[in-house]
Amino acid sequence: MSASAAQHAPGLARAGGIAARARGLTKAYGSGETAVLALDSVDVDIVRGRFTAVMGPSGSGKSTLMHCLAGLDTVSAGRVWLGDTEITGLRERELTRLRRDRIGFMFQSFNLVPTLNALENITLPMDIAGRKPDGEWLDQVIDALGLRDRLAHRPSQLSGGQQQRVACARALTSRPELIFADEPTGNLDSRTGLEVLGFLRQAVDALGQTVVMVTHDPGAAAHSDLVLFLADGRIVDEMARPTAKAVLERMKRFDVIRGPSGEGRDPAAGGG
Ligand SMILES: Nc1ncnc2c1ncn2[C@@H]1O[C@H](COP(=O)(O)OP(=O)(O)OP(=O)(O)O)[C@@H](O)[C@H]1O
Repeated sequence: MSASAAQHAPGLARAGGIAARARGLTKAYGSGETAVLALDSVDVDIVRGRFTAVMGPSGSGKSTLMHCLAGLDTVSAGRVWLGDTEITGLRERELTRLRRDRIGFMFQSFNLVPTLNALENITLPMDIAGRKPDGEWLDQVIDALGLRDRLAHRPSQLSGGQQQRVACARALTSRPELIFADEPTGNLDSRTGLEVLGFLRQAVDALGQTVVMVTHDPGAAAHSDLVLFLADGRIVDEMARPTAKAVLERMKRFDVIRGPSGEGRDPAAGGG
């Protein structure tokens, strides 16, 4: 049975405080002998107004978990809720609307439209939805992200960090219930990455947003409130108030388990 963030931290899982929830979430790719169990009966509660990081070795199921929680991918078994809405079983059209109206996305590759300027990119999801952004909020987001003097620029006229800030603003503009960020700093130098992490942190602390971020970087995870560790499609551990050092130490234990011999021997562990 997989570990559950809710079980580990029952105090966090108070009614109304959960932005997304999964129970028995299982995802298999392929079938027969070539089948891959990307997620193996995962139970997880994503607490509202918190910054949650998802870490784990390559192939442990981080992106799959994010995609299933965000309704970007179907599940093989189990149930997923966004707030009180069960998304497993929704039709594609309903899912599309739910993603558009209630979820914000940030990707490693920014995913900006090259022919639109920064402001047009920021408001695009709401334009598509036929909704008008709250002007005051939009101003607040633009200023918080330092994009005021870049609004008329196209993505090609912006640095990588500025592009990711535009993607961050785009994710924030509709005040989504949940922002999913998949390696948002993966394409940025460390200083710019730090800046983007600071903005995500600020979105949670000052603006009350809920953020789930997949990352390989212990330094990035250290900006979160809670790190969930995945291994082989299961949540195997979690860490509240993480530091980069503690996360790195925890990640090293995966390397030991997955060492070349695959026997899980840790020379530093003595008899333990
Ligand atoms: N479309 C797919 N078809 C087949 N197998 C897939 C597919 N997507 C993911 N997988 C497999 O599912 C497992 C989990 O993949 P996932 O991308 O979720 O891992 P990850 O932890 O995000 O990895 P990484 O850190 O390398 O991005 C892996 O074994 C992967 O090969």
